[in-house]
Amino acid sequence: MALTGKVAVVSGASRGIGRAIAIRLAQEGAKVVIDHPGDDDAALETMSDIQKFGGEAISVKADVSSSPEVEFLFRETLETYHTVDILVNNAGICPFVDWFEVTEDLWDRVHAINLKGAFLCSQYASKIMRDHHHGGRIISISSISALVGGGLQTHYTPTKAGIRSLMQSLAIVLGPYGITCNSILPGSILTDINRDHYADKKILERDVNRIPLGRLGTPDDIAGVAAFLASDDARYITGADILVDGGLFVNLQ
Ligand SMILES: NC(=O)C1=CN([C@@H]2O[C@H](COP(=O)(O)OP(=O)(O)OC[C@H]3O[C@@H](n4cnc5c(N)ncnc54)[C@H](OP(=O)(O)O)[C@@H]3O)[C@@H](O)[C@H]2O)C=CC1
Ligand SMILES: C[C@H](O)[C@@H]1OC(=O)[C@H](O)[C@@H]1O
Repeated sequence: MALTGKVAVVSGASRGIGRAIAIRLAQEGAKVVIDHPGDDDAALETMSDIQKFGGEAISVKADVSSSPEVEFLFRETLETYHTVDILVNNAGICPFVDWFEVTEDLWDRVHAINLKGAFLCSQYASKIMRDHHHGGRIISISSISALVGGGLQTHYTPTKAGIRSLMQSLAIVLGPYGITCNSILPGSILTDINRDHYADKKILERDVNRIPLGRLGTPDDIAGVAAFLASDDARYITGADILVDGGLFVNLQ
């Protein structure tokens, strides 16, 4: 198994893409820390999925937008598993809201969870990786939205562009410590984040018709790419981003 003996922290791993990544990393042999902000039942489901195949995981309740809670997340990780080899910045929210209805509070909340959360987790994790002298992997779930706009996502797309940019800058700073920093840019992946949005069959059909591979993505489509970036096969990749969108981005006409 590619990740045997490694310790991975996955933020927002109670549902969706984060859950799929946590399970996949555990299948590859990593000990996984399932971060979640409050939904114990969902986090326990991720953990029991991992335990079913003999994988190792703990769950830690921590809101990534809060520095004390992120400190707690990494303290618990160190207490149980003694180090961190892999961080996946996945936690994120995307309420679909008309531009004229975007409030300052909503703008701040989305930025605090999506972008500041990635900053806090990356800084805590990279200090541990630096001090333990074993290198590491930071993998951030950005989005196709780092490259293109979204009419109902004016408060969200800047956070995804920011995460991609953060990984590029961190690749420079952390390369000398053997820590790679990369982004995954998913296209449209069916999860709870957009379930209501895609309940509208017209919107669903419009979006699927724009995807050359003919379907929305699944969380597993992203999890395999995260496992690759975490593996030794990706040792010379840093500052990069991988678009995983079924061809959506290139389909102009
Ligand atoms: N689905 C898609 O089409 C795409 C998603 N992405 C990105 O992928 C990531 C995962 O999204 P997805 O799986 O679809 O969404 P989900 O809503 O299914 O899952 C989001 C996860 O993030 C957690 N979370 C929310 N707020 C916080 C917080 N403050 N601290 C820690 N964890 C938190 C949620 O926990 P809880 O369950 O307790 O709320 C949940 O586990 C996001 O960053 C999103 O922007 C990018 C491109 C496309
Ligand atoms: C939540 C959206 O469906 C999803 O999020 C993104 O980052 C992409 O823009 C997709 O639209």
